[in-house]
Amino acid sequence: MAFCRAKYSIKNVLKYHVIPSITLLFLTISSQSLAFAGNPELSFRVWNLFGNSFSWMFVLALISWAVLWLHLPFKNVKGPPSPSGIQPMYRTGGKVYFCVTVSLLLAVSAFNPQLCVEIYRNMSQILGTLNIVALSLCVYLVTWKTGNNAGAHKMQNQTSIVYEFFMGSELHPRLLGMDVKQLTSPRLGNMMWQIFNIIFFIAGWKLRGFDAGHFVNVLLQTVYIYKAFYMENYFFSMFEMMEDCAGYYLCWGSLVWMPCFYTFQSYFFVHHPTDMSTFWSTIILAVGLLAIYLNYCVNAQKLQFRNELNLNEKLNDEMSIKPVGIPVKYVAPNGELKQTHLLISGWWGVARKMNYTFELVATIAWSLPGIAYGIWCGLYFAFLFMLLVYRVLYRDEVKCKRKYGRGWVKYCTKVPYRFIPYLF
Ligand SMILES: NC(=O)C1=CN([C@@H]2O[C@H](COP(=O)(O)OP(=O)(O)OC[C@H]3O[C@@H](n4cnc5c(N)ncnc54)[C@H](OP(=O)(O)O)[C@@H]3O)[C@@H](O)[C@H]2O)C=CC1
Ligand SMILES: CC(C)CCC[C@@H](C)[C@H]1CC[C@H]2C3=CC=C4C[C@@H](O)CC[C@]4(C)[C@H]3CC[C@]12C
Repeated sequence: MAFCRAKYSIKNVLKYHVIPSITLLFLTISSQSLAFAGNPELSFRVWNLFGNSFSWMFVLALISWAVLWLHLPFKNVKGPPSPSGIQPMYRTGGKVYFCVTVSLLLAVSAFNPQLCVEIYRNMSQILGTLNIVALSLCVYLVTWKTGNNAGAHKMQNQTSIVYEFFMGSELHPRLLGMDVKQLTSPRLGNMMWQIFNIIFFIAGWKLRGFDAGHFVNVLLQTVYIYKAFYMENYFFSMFEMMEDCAGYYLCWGSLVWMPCFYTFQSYFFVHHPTDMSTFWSTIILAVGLLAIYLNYCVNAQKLQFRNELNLNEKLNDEMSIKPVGIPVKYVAPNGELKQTHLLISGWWGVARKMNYTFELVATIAWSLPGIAYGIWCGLYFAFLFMLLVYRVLYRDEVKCKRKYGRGWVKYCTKVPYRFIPYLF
């Protein structure tokens, strides 16, 4: 009786039943609505939800291409151990995959730009197809556990099937020899973000002529996405890869939300030209490139710092390289008490999340060409802002406090601000 009361307390019912169900419905419906919001020439047809032969061929070709690249003989690397101690295997080669795919797309579009227009006009059906593929994958993951997770972390609170569907039930499921999270997120999600942006730009050019504002919007995102492929190893150490299970949030998010929401501005500009002058486009381009570069520098500083620490550990010589960080202790997944450092120099001494600050500035830069159309092109910034603030307050800081304890508190007193010194 007491167990039942705890299980069905208001908080649990909200957390495990109501919120995931509403979010699921809201996001899935929004993903379709965005296609109509961006292109007023489209009209809603129920059968679009099931796709058409064009959309199925296109989506299956994209998936097969990504699968092929995860089977080419690139090096396998072990990801960092997640809190449960598992070290998943990932396939490298992201940089080459990005360059070959983008070059191929540009070559095909140069010969047949009409193809981009066709893809643009079939976006509603393509999203219908992606929704079916993504939802089927999530059903598969929640019902037929892949079982390749010996000892892996499983959902602790299996209180609701909706919650498990939403958050996933296995940490590192594998399918046809691939890590499901690597396939769906960096390989398909990031790549669709990139190629849809280019496709919409070419479609806009073909239909309405060259648009400098649209060009800058796509160019900045291309540089940003390339950076993500260039720093592939960084991705393996992120929350999503280390701590989140493969479910609707991550897999549907990458397979549907990224191609429809992350690309929305480029999609929107096909029908809503920016009319931005070359002068302003150049200024925005310069600011955006600087912000992306600085975001890269912040991430690279941490990566280099951690590499130096690892090297020191391997050489067993504390004095070989002197990192400017404060020492902190934590318990490794195998129970061993370890020591590491938290960086307090460079950007990491200015504020704790300068990488997020520059990411947001870059986002503002590539959204600016759409400013004349009101809120539409600001949606991505608003979403990212909420995602990053939530991430810092409720995920990253909670994780770091749990992991480093008093060491983390000491670090926070030395570097008290998160995004902007003296402000937040
Ligand atoms: N476009 C998008 O949708 C999104 C993009 N991003 C981008 O992805 C990139 C990675 O983001 P994310 O992984 O969230 O965050 P970070 O790269 O900031 O990584 C956070 C982790 O770094 C470690 N850390 C924190 N402070 C220090 C320090 N002072 N010295 C050394 N290590 C430290 C901690 O992990 P530990 O100590 O355990 O290693 C912490 O959990 C960013 O550039 C971000 O802007 C992020 C989210 C969404
Ligand atoms: C269901 C949705 C409302 C939520 C979407 C969930 C995920 C698709 C996204 C959550 C975090 C996102 C990312 C984090 C960090 C990244 C590094 C950056 O360099 C490239 C983008 C990304 C991989 C980004 C991709 C989407 C998420 C995984």
